[in-house]
Amino acid sequence: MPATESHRTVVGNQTDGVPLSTLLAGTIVGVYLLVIAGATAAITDAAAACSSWPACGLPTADSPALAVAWGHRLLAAVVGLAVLGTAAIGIQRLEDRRVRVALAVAVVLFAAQVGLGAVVTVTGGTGIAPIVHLGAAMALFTTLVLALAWHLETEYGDPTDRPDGVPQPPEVTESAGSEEAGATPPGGQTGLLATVRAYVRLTKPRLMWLLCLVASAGMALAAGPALTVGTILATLTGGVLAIGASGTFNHVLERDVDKRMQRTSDRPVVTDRIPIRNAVAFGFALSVLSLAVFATINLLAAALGLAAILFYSVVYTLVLKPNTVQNTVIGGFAGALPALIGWVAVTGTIGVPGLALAGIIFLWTPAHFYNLALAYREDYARGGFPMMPVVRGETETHKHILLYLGATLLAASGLAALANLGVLYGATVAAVGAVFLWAVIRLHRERTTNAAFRAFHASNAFLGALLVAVVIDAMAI
Ligand code: HEM
Ligand SMILES: CC(C)=CCC/C(C)=C/CC/C(C)=C/COP(=O)(O)OP(=O)(O)O
Repeated sequence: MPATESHRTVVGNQTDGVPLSTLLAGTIVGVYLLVIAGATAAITDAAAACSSWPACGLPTADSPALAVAWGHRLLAAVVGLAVLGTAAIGIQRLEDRRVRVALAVAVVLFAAQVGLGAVVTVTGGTGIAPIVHLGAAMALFTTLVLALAWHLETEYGDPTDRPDGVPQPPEVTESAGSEEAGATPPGGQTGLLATVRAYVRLTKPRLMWLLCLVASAGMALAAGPALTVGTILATLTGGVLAIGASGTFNHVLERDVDKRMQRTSDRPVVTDRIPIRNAVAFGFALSVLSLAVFATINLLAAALGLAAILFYSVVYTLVLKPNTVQNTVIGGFAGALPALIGWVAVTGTIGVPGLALAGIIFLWTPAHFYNLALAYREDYARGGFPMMPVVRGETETHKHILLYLGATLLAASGLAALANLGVLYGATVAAVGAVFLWAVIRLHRERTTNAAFRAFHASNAFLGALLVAVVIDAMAI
């Protein structure tokens, strides 16, 4: 099982019992809510409905835009106090210059936002002011996330944990010793059922629910309530077959390294439960079926399906994964393609909201996988893979997880504005984003395998909830 439980005894920078990282995290969530509220205000033309500053007419039942405008302003007042308070405490108590500068920049940005907000209001939400206002809000969010990342690094990081160089794969002698490795399959199963299970395992079924949700969100964004059951069924069937095909090729191409890693040493091709030739044939059969199903939708969907299979099987598995620490980041393109496939299945062309959804998946991927890479750090080192924690260490990986989470949240707020998504989407992303952020902060503090698994599950729950909210918001509201 997973890597050893590394745990350092650390004392966080306490502010009368509340660690500064907790204060910063709360402020970040507040600023994020403000970004989302700002995007909602822009969509609902709130500035036109409430065109005086700092107050305007009270909201009524027939003017939801006024309610949005008021909500945005009241939230801005509360969050402004939080930014000022956190910055004052941080600048006073912290020694890390990077964090102090970031907090000072945050205060300046917030002050600028008050003025920009006034300009947006009196110009009725027209011209360039709303774009600058939203951009500055995103800059404020980014500055605070950077402050948190640097603070956590200084407070809880281990400066000695910086392995150098890419691990050298050891000689392949024997399997890593999983109890399940060997000719006898798990639980001693034999016969048809065990063989069927082994083929199902080749298809990496555990990934499918989330990738299907990604494609569903792409379709829902494109079609709204007009989405048909036929398109959904064809797209998801083609998608499941494509994931199965690329998963199968991945098992075949990695059989030698899988043998060295404990987590993977009982895979069906490694244990000879499935002969390589059969696995290859299975992979090609799934590929052909998948492309045939995609082709019934449109040719661009089929081309993207082929690109996804080739990218995951060849580019990621053979080229990126064994050779570069950026394997996960660039590999994120494969996972992002189902978003585009969903969009293209409905429209036949590539469109901006589909690309924005793909961007969310791309940025989310490192925040998702680096947690597992931490939990299986020693296993990946045994396999000779230059995964982020193996090459750059635990502390650097923690920082990257937080920064990619911040970037994912920004992209998610961008999607709200681009695709006119509503309150359900915004509230969901803010709530599950806060849970994911909390799991990542606990990972920094606890530095244990359990904490890495917790953050991994939080990443999946975050994306799952975001995608369900996209589907409901786009189709039903
Ligand atoms: C470079 C990209 C990615 C890498 C390296 C990666 C890696 C992994 C690994 C190693 C596992 C464990 C698999 C297992 O034990 O069976 C996993 C699980 C999973 N991944 Fe990813 N992943 C990536 C992208 C994605 C994407 C794009 C999605 C979906 C949008 C996704 C969704 C999932 C899900 C749902 C699980 C299963 C979680 C569970 O079993 O609880 N992954 N991932
Ligand atoms: C439509 C289509 C084909 C989409 C493909 C997208 C896709 C499957 C993306 C996820 C990539 C992934 C799960 C990698 C798993 O890591 P790994 O292979 O490094 O994991 P391992 O260590 O378990 O082998």
